[in-house]
Amino acid sequence: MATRLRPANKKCTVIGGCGFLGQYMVERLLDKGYTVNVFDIRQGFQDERVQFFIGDLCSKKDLLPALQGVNVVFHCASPDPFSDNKELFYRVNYTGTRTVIESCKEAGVQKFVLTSSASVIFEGKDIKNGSEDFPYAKHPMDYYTESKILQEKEVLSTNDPENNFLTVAIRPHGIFGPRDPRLVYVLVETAKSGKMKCMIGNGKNLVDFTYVENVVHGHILAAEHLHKDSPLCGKAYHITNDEPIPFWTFLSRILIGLNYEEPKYHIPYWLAYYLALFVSLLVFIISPFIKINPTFTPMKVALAGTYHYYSCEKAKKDMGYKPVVSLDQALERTIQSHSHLRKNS
Ligand SMILES: NC(=O)C1=CN([C@@H]2O[C@H](COP(=O)(O)OP(=O)(O)OC[C@H]3O[C@@H](n4cnc5c(N)ncnc54)[C@H](OP(=O)(O)O)[C@@H]3O)[C@@H](O)[C@H]2O)C=CC1
Ligand SMILES: CC(C)=CCC[C@@H](C)[C@H]1CC[C@H]2C3=C(CC[C@]12C)[C@@]1(C)CCC(=O)C[C@@H]1CC3
Repeated sequence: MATRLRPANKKCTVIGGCGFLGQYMVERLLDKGYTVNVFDIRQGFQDERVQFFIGDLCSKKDLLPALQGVNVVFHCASPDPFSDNKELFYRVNYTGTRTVIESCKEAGVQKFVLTSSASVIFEGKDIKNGSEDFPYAKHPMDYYTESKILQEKEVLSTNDPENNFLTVAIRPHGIFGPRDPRLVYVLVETAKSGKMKCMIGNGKNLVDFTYVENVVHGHILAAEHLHKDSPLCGKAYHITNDEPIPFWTFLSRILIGLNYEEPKYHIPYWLAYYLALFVSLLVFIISPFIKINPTFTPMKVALAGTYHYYSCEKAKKDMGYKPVVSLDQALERTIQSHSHLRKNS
């Protein structure tokens, strides 16, 4: 049997390659002829074409074997954004990412693509067509966002063309698609428990939801356009579906597609927000005695009730980005793939 030759500059490692986004990255990279290593804390799938390295990204000793002979690293590992564990976010997203960068430099990796988040510029106020020039949130709304800001700054500031180490950050927003372990499940659970009756605000607030394959496309384009003289070096790029949609319309389309009722009533944004603040205060007061991770947080209320959509013009201009799957197609595929969650009528 003839073996296909894989050029050395197409050898990459996907850190967090067993996660939702990570596994899609791996599949597309393999399709494109890359040799792929996966580094993750757990092995989430099998594929004989992939070499798996299981370890903690906070450990250089664990990381180094996964980076040998590798040209590009995609770093898309993070703790669950809703874990509310400050220590864990700082250890993995901030100091852990520093360890990843040091290990990459030591192993001679040349390109580093970080999965950041558009939320790094979100602090609960409306963002309409936000560009990459917007400043980082001065008052991030949760520890996850705080750690993603520190992480992105760290990655972009280590861009060092003189020493052949180039970095870029991709900022997606609201990633969704088949195999997503979070969004559709949370939605269906909320609907099942009878709590999906009210919209927060007037239901008109536009947001970005980004189909996972478009996010992957943005990452790979970034890696392929990242070279010494390119404008991408040390920069961040928003990657979205480029089709902002009212938050509650998006959720309703999934709910209706799975035969659940869409929310019909409205509660004022300010009421929901102050209620969530009050809950957070109570949780804080009792935290020395009981640890509770509330589902109703100011961040979630803000995500559901404000405008927050982002311009991806810079990605179009600098790397020729264009979504490969439209929002309609993406919703259809997502609903179809979650048909096991359908409510029997
Ligand atoms: N989902 C979204 O809507 C958005 C996500 N992002 C970013 O995209 C990236 C990918 O997100 P997503 O695919 O949804 O997340 P997932 O939780 O599905 O994937 C992350 C992966 O990283 C692994 N991981 C966590 N900690 C470590 C560690 N210390 N060492 C090695 N591996 C670790 C996780 O393992 P385990 O599951 O066991 O913890 C998991 O396999 C993240 O950086 C996230 O911040 C940005 C914007 C929006
Ligand atoms: C009201 C209700 C039950 C909504 C369910 C959907 C939510 C679970 C998602 C809607 C917007 C999503 C989102 C994220 C996680 C899942 C949602 C809250 C992130 C916080 C994930 C990590 C990021 O970097 C930013 C994302 C913003 C949007």
